[in-house]
Amino acid sequence: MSDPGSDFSAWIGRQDSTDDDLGLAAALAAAATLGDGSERFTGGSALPPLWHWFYFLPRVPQAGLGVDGHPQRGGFMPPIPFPRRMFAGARLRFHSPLLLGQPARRVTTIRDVRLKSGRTGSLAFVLLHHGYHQGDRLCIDEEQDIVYREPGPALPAPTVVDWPPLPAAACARIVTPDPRLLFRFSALTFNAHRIHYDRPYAIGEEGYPGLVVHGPLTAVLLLELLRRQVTRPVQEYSFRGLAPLFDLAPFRLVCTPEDGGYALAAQGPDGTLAMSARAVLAELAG
Ligand SMILES: C/C(=C\C(=O)SCCNC(=O)CCNC(=O)[C@H](O)C(C)(C)COP(=O)(O)OP(=O)(O)OC[C@H]1O[C@@H](n2cnc3c(N)ncnc32)[C@H](O)[C@@H]1OP(=O)(O)O)C(=O)O
Repeated sequence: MSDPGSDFSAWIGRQDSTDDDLGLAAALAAAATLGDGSERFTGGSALPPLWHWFYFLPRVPQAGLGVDGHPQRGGFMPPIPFPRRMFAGARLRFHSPLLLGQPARRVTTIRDVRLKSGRTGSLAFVLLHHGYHQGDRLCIDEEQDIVYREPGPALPAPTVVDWPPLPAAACARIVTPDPRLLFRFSALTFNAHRIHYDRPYAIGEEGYPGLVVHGPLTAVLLLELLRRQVTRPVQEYSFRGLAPLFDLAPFRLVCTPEDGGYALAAQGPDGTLAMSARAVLAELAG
């Protein structure tokens, strides 16, 4: 494994907090990006699961951005020297919905920094915990895996194949990840990571064959597919990004009921499993 040459233990336990008044504008913009925009929100509406990602945005000034467009490392995030950052996965528990138009706070803690050796090379994982609070309620517990990867060979563009037939009882959606969708998602999350909108950078500097689909976009589209079919609220959601998706060809989202929950998957145009996820719904009281 390449040695990133530093001990990052001093970063473990670091905390940061961000306040937000959960205004309506971001929810309406998200509804237009993720669906047909017909969903109505007013003050006091429950924020759909995962839509908290459109709030608590990073307020780093322009001068504080690194070359990749993320806040420079060595501030809150450890100064890991591997250049290629990816959102690798997350695990969430929804205790009670965040309500629009009411002040809320996100408290972020770095829980771990761990070096691993993967099939694609050396990986440095940062495990973040986010607690989302409104009044005296803990509304959402979330763990995120952020990975930093050493430089590596350029990835080829995927070869398009036919997807396998859907399992019985599954539902699916095909998504065309064009630059307009990626731009809107970057804007919703105030994420300046250049792999999502700057094609020469994504190809020339990070070795991808096209613009990279945000992991959180795939994760939220998967959960939207489920949310639009069920009435019970989502209680748990976890996902792992296994292979990147690009703006080069459509990908398929599949949602299949399974024991006690739902299995969700994003299948790349080449048939690879790009994201695997699982959701559990809350029991209704009474
Ligand atoms: C937003 C945002 C950025 C983005 O949205 S980037 C686009 C979304 N993310 C992706 O597309 C990631 C897709 N995944 C991959 O490319 C690969 O899975 C990854 C993360 C590069 C790892 O691949 P490897 O083949 O090198 O890894 P291995 O399968 O050999 O596993 C090695 C160890 O790492 C652990 N691990 C692997 N994947 C994950 C994961 N997704 N989450 C957590 N841990 C993972 C694996 O368990 C192995 O650990 P051991 O302890 O068993 O050694 C933004 O930047 O904000």
